[in-house]
Amino acid sequence: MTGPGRTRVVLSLGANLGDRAATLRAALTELAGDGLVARSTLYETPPWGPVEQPPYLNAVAVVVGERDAAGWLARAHELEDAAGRTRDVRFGPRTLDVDLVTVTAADGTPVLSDAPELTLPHPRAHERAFVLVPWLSLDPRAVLPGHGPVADLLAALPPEDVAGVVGWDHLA
Ligand SMILES: Nc1ncnc2c1ncn2[C@@H]1O[C@H](COP(=O)(O)OP(=O)(O)OP(=O)(O)O)[C@@H](O)[C@H]1O
Ligand SMILES: Nc1nc2c(c(=O)[nH]1)N=C(CO)CN2
Repeated sequence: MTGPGRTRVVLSLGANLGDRAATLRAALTELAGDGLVARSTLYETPPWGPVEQPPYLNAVAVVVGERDAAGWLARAHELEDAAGRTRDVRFGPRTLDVDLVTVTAADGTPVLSDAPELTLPHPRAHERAFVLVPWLSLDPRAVLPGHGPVADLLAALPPEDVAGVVGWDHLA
């Protein structure tokens, strides 16, 4: 049997409970061991969605390694568990959220999935400034499969959504 080969995953990381920056930095340090090839700086972002909750810190990471999409999801859940994540309110506050934005197979094609346990590309990434701004910052030519260039997706979002995503590291 051959494995999946070297696949590439774009991860969105978010935290809005506890020491948000420490949690994100610990997760990014962990990902260095998985083949981290690029990461954004940290951004402070207003909470997206229906739940009233504190602001998030968000980041995007790109990792290349020998896992299939399910393997990357399992790794994301491990990182969430290590941060003491409990699973309760949908879209609600959390110590760490790690979402798979898109996975590229070893042959360069995007992995597509409609399964509820792993939908790829992530079904809400294209409308989330907290994903698109950090992603564009580390890859100006980034493309979200099925939706197009990240730069174009950002240009189509309400300007106030984009302006709400503020570089955070220099404030730390
Ligand atoms: N692309 C994906 N990345 C991460 N999880 C996914 C993805 N597609 C489906 N899921 C599933 O969604 C489940 C719920 O994830 P989670 O609790 O993080 O949702 P949420 O963060 O509230 O919403 P969102 O996914 O919109 O950020 C996960 O257990 C996972 O199986
Ligand atoms: N700004 C921001 N808002 C969110 C985030 C997130 O990571 N950043 N994650 C959520 C979980 O579903 C819900 N809302």
